[in-house]
Amino acid sequence: MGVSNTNSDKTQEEEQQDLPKVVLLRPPPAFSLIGEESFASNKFQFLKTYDSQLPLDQFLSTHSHSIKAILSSAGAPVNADILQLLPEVGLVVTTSAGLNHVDIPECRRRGIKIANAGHVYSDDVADLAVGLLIDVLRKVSASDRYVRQGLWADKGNYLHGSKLGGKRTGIVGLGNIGYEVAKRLEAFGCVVSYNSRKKKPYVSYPFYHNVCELAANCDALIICCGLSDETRHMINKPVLSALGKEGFIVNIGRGDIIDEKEMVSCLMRGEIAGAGLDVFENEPNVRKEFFAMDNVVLSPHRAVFTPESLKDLSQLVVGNLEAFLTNEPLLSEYVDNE
Ligand SMILES: O=CC(=O)O
Repeated sequence: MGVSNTNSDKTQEEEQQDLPKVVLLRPPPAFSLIGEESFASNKFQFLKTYDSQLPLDQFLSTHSHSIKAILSSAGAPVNADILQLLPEVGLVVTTSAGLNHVDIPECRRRGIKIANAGHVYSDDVADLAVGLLIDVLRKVSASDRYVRQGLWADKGNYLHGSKLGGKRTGIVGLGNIGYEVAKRLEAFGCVVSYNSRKKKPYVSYPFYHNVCELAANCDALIICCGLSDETRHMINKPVLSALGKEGFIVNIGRGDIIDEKEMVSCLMRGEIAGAGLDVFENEPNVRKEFFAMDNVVLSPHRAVFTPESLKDLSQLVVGNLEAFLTNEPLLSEYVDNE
């Protein structure tokens, strides 16, 4: 008598084979930081391109009919070439807040939804932005180096820093992260103003439509916007000149938002006072000129990485993928012109 192959007869491996596939183009940093198992689900299975010997296009073509979604991360491009190999994909989820590695117009053209890290990192990124500003103003890292090098005893106290309270701070990009930065700086007694694509009806901070005018009226600029064609090199020579020799800049957005070559020249010539940078144009390669600058604080693109937020991220990623596969609304769908 024939035995029907019911679900309960299937091995765990066979059941896994039947699950919809979510393709990974690169291991997201969060996997190694909090463990891949935090992203596991019984509703989908990961397919890892990097575990296969096959060239990427061959791997994607071989599995194209079972791949329903892509899980991406900052720096792992999801471009038209990849999307055209995956006709069944209906969702791109990225573990990052930024979406500059995703070809958004191509996703829209193909009716593919996009979900990002939503607001899970906003507090951590805002904390680091303020941390970098305090560090560069009060010379925390520079003083640390001074003490460690034994210079305190030899030469006396290190140069004094500059006071945070009362500083006129300009937020470039008043999205969720920018707003969290603004709230923190207000609490420190700073005067806050901002530039954004649009004036925000829910805040009373002065709005500058023009980033050069914002810089001219600020002691520090905090770059919090996303990277797009509009914002690439938005912080250029005229903006840096407007910020002036007493002015500081903090960047927790993306390196390419600042014209880095110009910033280096301005720092070398004393045309701006200092910088706190978590992001760079050519990561992980950082311009050597920065290494010799005591008025620059460097951080290796780590603003989002706390275990607490990554835990929240894993729930959000799994929630988005499961919602998509069960036709439920996404938890953090990216909507254009946010
Ligand atoms: O830079 C990190 C992110 O965009 O999440």
